[in-house]
Amino acid sequence: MSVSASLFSHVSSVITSRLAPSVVRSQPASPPSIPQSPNVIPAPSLSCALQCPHFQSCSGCTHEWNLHRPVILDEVADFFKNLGISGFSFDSCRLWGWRCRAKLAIRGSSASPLIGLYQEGTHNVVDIPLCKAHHPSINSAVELLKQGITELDVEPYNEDEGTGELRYVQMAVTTYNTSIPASERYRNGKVQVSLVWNSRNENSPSSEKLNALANFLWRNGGPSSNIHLIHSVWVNFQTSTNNIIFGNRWRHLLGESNFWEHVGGIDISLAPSSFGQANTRAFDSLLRKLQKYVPYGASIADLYAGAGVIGLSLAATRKCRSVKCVDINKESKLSFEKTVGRLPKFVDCSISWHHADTSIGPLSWLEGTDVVVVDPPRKGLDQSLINALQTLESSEHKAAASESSFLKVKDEKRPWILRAREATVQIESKSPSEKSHALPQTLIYISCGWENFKEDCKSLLSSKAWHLEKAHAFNFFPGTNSIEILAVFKRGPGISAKKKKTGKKKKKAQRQDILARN
Ligand SMILES: C[S@@+](CC[C@H](N)C(=O)[O-])C[C@H]1O[C@@H](n2cnc3c(N)ncnc32)[C@H](O)[C@@H]1O
Repeated sequence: MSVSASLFSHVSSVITSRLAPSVVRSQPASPPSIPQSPNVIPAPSLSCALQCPHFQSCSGCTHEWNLHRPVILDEVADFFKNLGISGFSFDSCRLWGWRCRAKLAIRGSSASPLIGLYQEGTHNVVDIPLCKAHHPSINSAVELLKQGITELDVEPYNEDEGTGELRYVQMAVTTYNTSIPASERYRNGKVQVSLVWNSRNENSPSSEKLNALANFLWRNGGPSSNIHLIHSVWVNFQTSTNNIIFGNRWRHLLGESNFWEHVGGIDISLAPSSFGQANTRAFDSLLRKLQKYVPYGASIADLYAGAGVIGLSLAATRKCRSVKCVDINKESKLSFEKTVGRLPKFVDCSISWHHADTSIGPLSWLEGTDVVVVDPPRKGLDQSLINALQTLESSEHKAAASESSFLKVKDEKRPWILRAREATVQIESKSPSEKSHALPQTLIYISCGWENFKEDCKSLLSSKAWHLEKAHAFNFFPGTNSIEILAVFKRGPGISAKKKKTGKKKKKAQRQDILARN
């Protein structure tokens, strides 16, 4: 998949429906546990109801009641129960105001702008000023943007004609502010506003209006205003007539160019162009759970890594020996580098980020690692990666027979792949370490697409190359029927399969015994 294609698939799904990957944690009065019986339908309770005036007209939320317990949870719990998984847990996370990243379409007129999501199955934008999923700072920034559009006569985009100036806005909230008590940080989140402007670059005739709009936001929402809501203003230039939200040209206009957040025990940098989880709090919960499954000193491959947040969080909290991150979106590189620059001094780890397609020659990413973490888009794992994971054992034998055979093949016959594999960013550990050709014993699968996860999980288990050890779910998208899964697989067929084998052997022996006696 090309970089723009991957951007498109993510971005368009967010705009038309918000069942996209992201995470948040918020606690209702008492966190719900695993559903008891699928037949028991709890009475709708206002304490966990969406209560949003835009429900039904807006495509973002599909479920109004029981936000703490998405309907799909029953199926998820049953699936893992049938696989004999004990200790499955569900974290209901933050139920309202959880979305810290939103991409919104801008239509209508300058006198009456509409900023929101498309109505289901249409390209009619629904204005959602009181959205209950948005972090409250996003709604305030949208309100301010509308004022600016009207006051400065900015023309919203007209999709049919390809005319107008302002097409979309991305609002990303940072809750990183060490100058206020931790308990107040989330509430006081500041917004990085990225305006998607319908021109090729900053030299177009409409640039004056763009700058006037950015200045308006800064004057009325920046640090010298009464509300201090805006963290920074960016522009993305996009003139394409297709549905792709962002073009390739980004410019920082005002405020801090660096956007920091604190998740998984580390400070992370996120550029507006790189992938970022929408539900910051839920993502933090997931990372903290994930860390427990990674042994200290492990070597990690973080595939579908984005800006490497998962891998770098493990480097710091699990004192990893090495972490290599792989992502197809080159825009994430800069954020990765900045995050590395802020890792605690004690981190002594060989760290690399690779701009590459995981699906091409996936085995070489697995080589030399103890733990592989995968966090693919909703469509799930690439088939070539599933194949590589299913056949690790035979690869191991081959590698033992001729030292790192696949590396040799790659060197000799497929130099173009080798080039893609050279680290785009490489930070060496201070302690010398021997290159290992081991293959991973643990696979940690993070999924935002339940249906595709199920298929991938069945494929991995049917090969007997892996067994499932633990599973947890997180309410990353309250108000929808989406769920985020954290599944931990271990190499080999597992105890239950072995038990079955032993059981079969026993039966065979009993049969032979009976035959002998007769
Ligand atoms: C759900 S995001 C996860 C990002 C990251 N793990 C995080 O939590 O911030 C999926 C990522 O997969 C990347 N991606 C999609 N297809 C890919 C491929 N074939 N090879 C490598 N990366 C890919 C996307 O660019 C995106 O960053």
